[in-house]
Amino acid sequence: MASVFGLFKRNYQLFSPPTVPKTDGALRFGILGAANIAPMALIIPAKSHAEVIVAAVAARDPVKANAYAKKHGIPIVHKTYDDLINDPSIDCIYNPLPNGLHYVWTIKALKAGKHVLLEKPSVSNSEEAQSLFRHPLLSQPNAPVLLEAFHYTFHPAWRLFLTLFDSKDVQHVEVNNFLPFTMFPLNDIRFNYSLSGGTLMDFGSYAVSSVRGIYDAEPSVVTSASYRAMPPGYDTKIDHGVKASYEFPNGGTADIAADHKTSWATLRKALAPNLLVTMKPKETQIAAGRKEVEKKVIHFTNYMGPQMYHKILVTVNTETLDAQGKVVKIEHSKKVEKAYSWAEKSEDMKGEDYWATYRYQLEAFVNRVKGRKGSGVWVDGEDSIKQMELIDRTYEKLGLPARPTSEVLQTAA
Ligand SMILES: NC(=O)C1=CN([C@@H]2O[C@H](COP(=O)(O)OP(=O)(O)OC[C@H]3O[C@@H](n4cnc5c(N)ncnc54)[C@H](OP(=O)(O)O)[C@@H]3O)[C@@H](O)[C@H]2O)C=CC1
Ligand SMILES: O=C1OC[C@@H](O)[C@H](O)[C@H]1O
Repeated sequence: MASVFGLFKRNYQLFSPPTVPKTDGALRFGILGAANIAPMALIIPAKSHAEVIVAAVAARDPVKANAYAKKHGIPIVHKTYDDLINDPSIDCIYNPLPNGLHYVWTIKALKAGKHVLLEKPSVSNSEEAQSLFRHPLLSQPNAPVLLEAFHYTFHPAWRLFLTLFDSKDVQHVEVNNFLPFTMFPLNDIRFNYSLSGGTLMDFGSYAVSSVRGIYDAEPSVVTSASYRAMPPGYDTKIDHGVKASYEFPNGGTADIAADHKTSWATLRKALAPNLLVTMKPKETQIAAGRKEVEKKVIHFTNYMGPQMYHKILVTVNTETLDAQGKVVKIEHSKKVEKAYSWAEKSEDMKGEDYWATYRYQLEAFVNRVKGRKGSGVWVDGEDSIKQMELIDRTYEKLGLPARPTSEVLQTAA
């Protein structure tokens, strides 16, 4: 009963968190575009953060910009993205533009001296990623902070999950990121090649990021990849559904799948993006030539949105074999792990059960800007480059072109 109450309370507070007064020196954020994701990823999380003020928004259509600002209580509306970026009262830019516009507007914001919280996937391809994350602006003294917003990785549930196994002993990973219904129309930015769309760039980017995180390594081989194209008449360079398999340097493998059009047959899987980690069998010699073989499997339900609900199920089967290799005993154990906030809270490790992945991410971003240690969780620029390199390699295996490089970078080259 208590856990049902906790579920409702947490999910209510996720969307209506307690609002706190802002401190002197709070960071003033500006949003590029009246984006659908911004309320979830920034505007709501900012309500419970004393050091974040959502101060401005810019949208291409002033009517839309004003309506958005009014709805979300944003005091300043700029006519253009450039005006927002050059507003001296703004400290940080949140960039939730379509993927294909991430590079150009992030570079502009960094040049204007703003810190940037950049939606995932960071940019269109590895060429842009190298140019952005290795930009000289980022290695200067007092360089602005730049973060690719892989929000799930900041949540305590993901950090707990990573402590449950040793990366080098992982044998196989399976990640399924499905949507139960066709939520996005076929003309959505997600399915537009010139805006660097594609399911691998969308849901698939979480799958790619999570397997890289689990192995703490880059795949040696993209073993196979396949995709379901868009219906006739739509962009032929877009993967509406995608599957890929990888092999990692420790010999382990991974299968990822992401789809924007899920059939009823996969609805059960679709209800919560699922992740399964199988560990290599672990042999331990015990007395009189006998040995124990431990087989461990970890199943993480809803790793992308753990704030709503999640379950990390650790199953261990231990077989005892005699000297002839005959199984003489089998033991099973099951343990469910969950973490909505840090096990031990402190000044550095702040969090509440209702904090979303985005709220933990915002905490880390502000800590970084303020030069504080915080939880230590971060997505490093080199990591973001490797992420885009693997996305490019996967598109190559799919027989599709990498997402297009911005003209501004092509011209500079
Ligand atoms: N972290 C997360 O959980 C999620 C992240 N995302 C990421 O956020 C980004 C935006 O996604 P989402 O909010 O769903 O997108 P939207 O469809 O809401 O588009 C975002 C904004 O892009 C602007 N835009 C600029 N140029 C164009 C153009 N040529 N065509 C269409 N829109 C344009 C629009 O701004 P204007 O208002 O000025 O017209 C729009 O408000 C993507 O990178 C996506 O991957 C998306 C969903 C979830
Ligand atoms: O980042 C994302 O997460 C949620 C999905 O609905 C969305 O397509 C994707 O961009």
